[in-house]
Amino acid sequence: MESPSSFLAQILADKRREVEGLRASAADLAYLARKLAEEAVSAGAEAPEGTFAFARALVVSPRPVAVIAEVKRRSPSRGTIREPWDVYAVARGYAEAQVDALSVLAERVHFAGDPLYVSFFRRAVGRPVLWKDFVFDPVQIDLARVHGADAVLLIARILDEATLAALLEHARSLALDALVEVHDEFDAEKAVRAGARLVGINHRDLTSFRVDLGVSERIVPLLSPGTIVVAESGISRPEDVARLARLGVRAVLVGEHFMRQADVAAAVRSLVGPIS
Ligand SMILES: O=P(O)(O)OC[C@@H](O)[C@@H](O)c1c[nH]c2ccccc12
Repeated sequence: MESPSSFLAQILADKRREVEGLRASAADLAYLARKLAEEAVSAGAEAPEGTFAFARALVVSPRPVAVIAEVKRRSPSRGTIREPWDVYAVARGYAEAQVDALSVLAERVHFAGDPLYVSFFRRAVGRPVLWKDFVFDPVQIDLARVHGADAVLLIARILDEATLAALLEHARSLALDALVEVHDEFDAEKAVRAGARLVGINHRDLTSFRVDLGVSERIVPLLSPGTIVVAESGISRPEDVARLARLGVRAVLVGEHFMRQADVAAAVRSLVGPIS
């Protein structure tokens, strides 16, 4: 296992190399992403509030708290999470449980994710998909769009405010939602100032790996009214979901708890209930 403090730096160093490798395709990616966005917009993709399909799925969910089910094979903090890697069965289970949306790891080296899983899960489950990666360059958002993602994750901790605002605008211009991930007061302030509509509160500290659901209690009151709030990481009990619901959280994002169970559909239903 990698040491927690170096893991973020290592991931970012690897990502920077990967992004350099994308430069050769950058013109094609930008062109295709723009064309796909034009198609989406003429099909009525944008809601009056300036959000798109991913955010809307959370808002209109018939569940008291919507569920974003994650596809994550391994992680730096937990090692291998699901073995055997029955990716088709996972898709069938999430479809059967009618999850509201998906979060799919696109990061290959540290999470054993793959951009291919994004397009596969989009089709197989038929729900909006969040592109889970470490994004700091617009070309990565173009790539997410071309792979069929509905939303991208933007981690406040690794972005300065101007970059965060520019990436938010780039996502919006491609008819994609952006989930801005925050972990502390500084991140929350950055997200608010950049005008984030959709904010994910990560209970896990990305440098120490410590998980604390109390982070949501501290951060929710700092967000602008009308923010769609997602609680992320370390959620495994119906009591956790009830506690987060009382704070006004609109959705929970759950990875490991679902990924560790053979029957992911049953795992979803016992955490957040069936759709009635
Ligand atoms: O597996 P968990 O504890 O339910 O957590 C899911 C999700 O929040 C976590 O995978 C995550 C949150 N932010 C991230 C950023 C990158 C990679 C992964 C993540």
